[in-house]
Amino acid sequence: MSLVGTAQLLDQDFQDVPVIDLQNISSTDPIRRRKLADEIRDACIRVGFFYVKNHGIPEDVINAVLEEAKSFFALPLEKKMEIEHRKTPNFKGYSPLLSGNNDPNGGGDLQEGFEFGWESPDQSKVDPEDDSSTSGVMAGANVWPSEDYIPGFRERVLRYYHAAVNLGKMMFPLFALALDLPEAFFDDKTQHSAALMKLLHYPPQTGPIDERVIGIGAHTDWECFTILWQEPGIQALQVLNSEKKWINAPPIPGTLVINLGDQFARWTNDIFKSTVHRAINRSGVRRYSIPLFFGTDYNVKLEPMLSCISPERPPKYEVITAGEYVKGKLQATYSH
Ligand SMILES: O=C(O)CCC(=O)C(=O)O
Ligand SMILES: [Fe+2]
Repeated sequence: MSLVGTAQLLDQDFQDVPVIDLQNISSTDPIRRRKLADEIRDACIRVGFFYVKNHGIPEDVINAVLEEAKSFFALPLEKKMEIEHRKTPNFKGYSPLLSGNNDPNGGGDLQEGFEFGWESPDQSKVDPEDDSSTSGVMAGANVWPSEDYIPGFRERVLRYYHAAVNLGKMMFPLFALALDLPEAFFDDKTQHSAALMKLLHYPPQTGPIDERVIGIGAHTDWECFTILWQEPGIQALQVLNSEKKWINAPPIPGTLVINLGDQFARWTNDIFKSTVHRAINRSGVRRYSIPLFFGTDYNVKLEPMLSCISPERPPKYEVITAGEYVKGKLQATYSH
């Protein structure tokens, strides 16, 4: 069935977030791949969010990045402020509590973060002539806290990063298949994409809560999709369904969350959903989470695919480049 037809059939409210088993993610059997892509397609059209199990990122790699996140955020504020994102090109580095505001109606996000983008696993192999990691609208190298403050941080954080980037690279062909496109469709559009990762820390919020100041206010993500690790045992993430009801997306042991962002929504004329979500930490203890945002190269135009347009479903968005889109959103988030 056509994508537009499937989208009409599946246009119903969701009450929970589905779990998808990725054990066949590396399979070359076309039947297995199609089956997996069909599950992904269903989740992308109905919910825009799904959990993945058997994602292949080793538990010790996850435990190590969590430890580093805890140590980093426990540093004295002035040490973290040495790499404040406002001092760096393009928002890399540390963002203190309330410095961002994802919901334009909100009063600031009650989270602190550390953000960085693509960096080769082996710096000795980086070709100085190749400016791919620093080219494009969002140019700017990463900044890291001093090794004196937090030895081993960069290495252990990058170990998780590269494992998760690898998973993201394996997801793109499946998303293409889910859209009835050749599996290589995104290859030439994701040559130099930033793959931005954030370590996030949400202090607990207790007592009466001002709904305008929560962990992260209601928002959609801006890229193609996000791979999100959330700390086990702490409910905070909520996803908005079309009845405007907040559906909890609690951490499920052994899984990651994958959610779609605005670039996919624009490309698919909203057939793939970029679903509104937020996080509130009412647990009474600190909460950590780690999103990694996968976009296309910034010069790629976000044009609706022909299979996602029909006379009843005309294009919903003006065509702009991925870079223009993301940059505009970043400025709005940090200019509150
Ligand atoms: O911390 C979370 O669970 C969600 C984070 C998030 O939505 C984001 O950073 O875009
Ligand atoms: Fe988000």
